Amino acid sequence: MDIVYIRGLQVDTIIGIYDFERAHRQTLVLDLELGTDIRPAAAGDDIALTLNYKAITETVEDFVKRSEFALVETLAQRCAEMIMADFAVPWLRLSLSKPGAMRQAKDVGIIIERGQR
Ligand SMILES: Nc1nc2c(c(=O)[nH]1)N=C([C@H](O)[C@@H](O)CO)CN2
Repeated sequence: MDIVYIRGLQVDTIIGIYDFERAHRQTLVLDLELGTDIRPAAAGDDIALTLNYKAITETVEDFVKRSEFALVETLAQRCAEMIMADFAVPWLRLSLSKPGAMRQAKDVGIIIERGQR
């Protein structure tokens, strides 16, 4: 399986379980690995035959910006479902970081894998 990836996608959104977190946007950072077969696109040199990372970046950015979940788990799961359905992705790994959440830690977050490789 080949992978199209998006790293370090920063999006400001409402996220968190505490009242103070509901009052202002926080920056999240997403890394995505998307399973695909790049050979048809390479053979035809055709963007229509691959996962367009521009289209996926813009769609994910818009989805995350509009969201207002409490947990990073919920946001990650919904993002994964949306990407797999809208872009016919059979497998993905999604890392969702909330860098400002814990002053003791550089970064916290989750990593999920969904689908079949
Ligand atoms: N597993 C999780 N733990 C925590 C989350 C979360 O979304 N998933 N969220 C919080 C708070 O919102 C945090 O970001 C600020 O203290 C705490 N733990």
